[in-house]
Amino acid sequence: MSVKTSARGLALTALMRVFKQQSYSNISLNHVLADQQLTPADRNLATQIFYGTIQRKLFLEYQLKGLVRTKLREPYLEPLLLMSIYQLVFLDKIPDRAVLDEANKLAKAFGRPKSSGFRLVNGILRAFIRRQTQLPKEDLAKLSVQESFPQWLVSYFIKNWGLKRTEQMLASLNQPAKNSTRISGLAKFDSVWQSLVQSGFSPARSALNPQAAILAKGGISNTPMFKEGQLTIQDEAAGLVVEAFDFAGDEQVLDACSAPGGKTVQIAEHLTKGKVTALDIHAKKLALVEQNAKRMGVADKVAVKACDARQAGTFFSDQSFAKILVDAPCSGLGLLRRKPEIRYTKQLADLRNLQRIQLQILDQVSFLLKPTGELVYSTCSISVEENEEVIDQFLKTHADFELVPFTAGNLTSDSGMLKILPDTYGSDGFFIAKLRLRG
Ligand SMILES: C[S@@+](CC[C@H](N)C(=O)[O-])C[C@H]1O[C@@H](n2cnc3c(N)ncnc32)[C@H](O)[C@@H]1O
Repeated sequence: MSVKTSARGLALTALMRVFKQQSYSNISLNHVLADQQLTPADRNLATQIFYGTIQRKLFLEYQLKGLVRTKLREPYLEPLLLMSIYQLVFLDKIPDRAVLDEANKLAKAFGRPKSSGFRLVNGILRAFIRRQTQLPKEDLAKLSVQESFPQWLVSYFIKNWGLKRTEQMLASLNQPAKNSTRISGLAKFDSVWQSLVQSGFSPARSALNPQAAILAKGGISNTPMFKEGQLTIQDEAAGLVVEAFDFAGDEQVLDACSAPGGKTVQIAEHLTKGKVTALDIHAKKLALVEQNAKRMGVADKVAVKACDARQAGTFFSDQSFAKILVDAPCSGLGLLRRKPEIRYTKQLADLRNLQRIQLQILDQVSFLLKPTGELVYSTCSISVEENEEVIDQFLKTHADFELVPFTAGNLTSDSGMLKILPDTYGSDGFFIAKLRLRG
């Protein structure tokens, strides 16, 4: 194995893609690890260093302050320094000596010919070990650096949930995400559970979702159980959205923002004679919905259509559907544990811009619902702008709709709106609202 294809070499390559090319973290890591012959331990190490460095990026950059006195010209230098400081501070089992040696080898392998970058890396890391970690003095800046969340987001959390809950949420969001799966409603739950036990996944029950199995390790997508559609990868909170509907089984359902189809297949599992029409603005992504439907054995109940949901009225007549799901495009602020880079890319203004799109989608699909039909609105965001405010504004201009109480999995909402914060159950953060068109 060469230095570049070692666990740390692959983590560095993936980090360079995220930091310099702004690629998505999960896509970059999957791309870099694909076809590599790593042991499970090395794969875990590469994953841990990669996600940990992105998660703690603000903290790690702050540690470099005062230690770097020259421009870091070669593209590998900054990511290598950040991931090395990550290991020095957060991975207790790796001795400092090993981190320095590995950084030295990586600098030589990734540096230009005759580059002296390895000396620079060595000097900076040794200076960091002598000085140790530092934090700003002022409270807001300190919390922001300590938990590695931009100041606007820390202030936003404090404004909405107070300082104590914010501290709790930020710390929780820096923990690794769970390996959550949902057992298909068409499979025999107990027998899938037994297979999981026998294959060493040590499944655990979820506190909020009875269909979920939380696995002790990754790699489920390589198993026959997954390939045969007995279960799928889905967060335990995400798996509650579809359960907010009361299905008859023979109805026409619209999934207005469907790709990659996690909720489309779940809807289809509830249908007997009914069908679900899955829209997405990105035609390419609909192939994923079709693949998902095929794998989960529900392709005969799913029809896909590339379409901007804001123009759905040009393709479907009014009152075509008994149920409509709007799992809206959103900031993803509930996914900060699973997609750590979101915290650095989103801005406060995005929340208002997204609100406008979310309201336009709701407004346009509302004409397609039959009287007494159900409309479920959900996002994987916890912001007020994309959730409660959207529902309030929609109801102000659509007096024929009302919020209705619902039960989804082990949770009940009397108000018709449910927000799951990410530290309550250690799940993704989610918002679900259930509306009914009066008869
Ligand atoms: C939150 S994701 C949906 C996740 C999906 N429901 C699932 O559970 O797998 C939002 C989706 O909405 C799509 N989208 C964004 N704007 C849209 C629009 N105007 N009309 C339809 N789809 C849209 C995005 O391409 C994205 O696939």
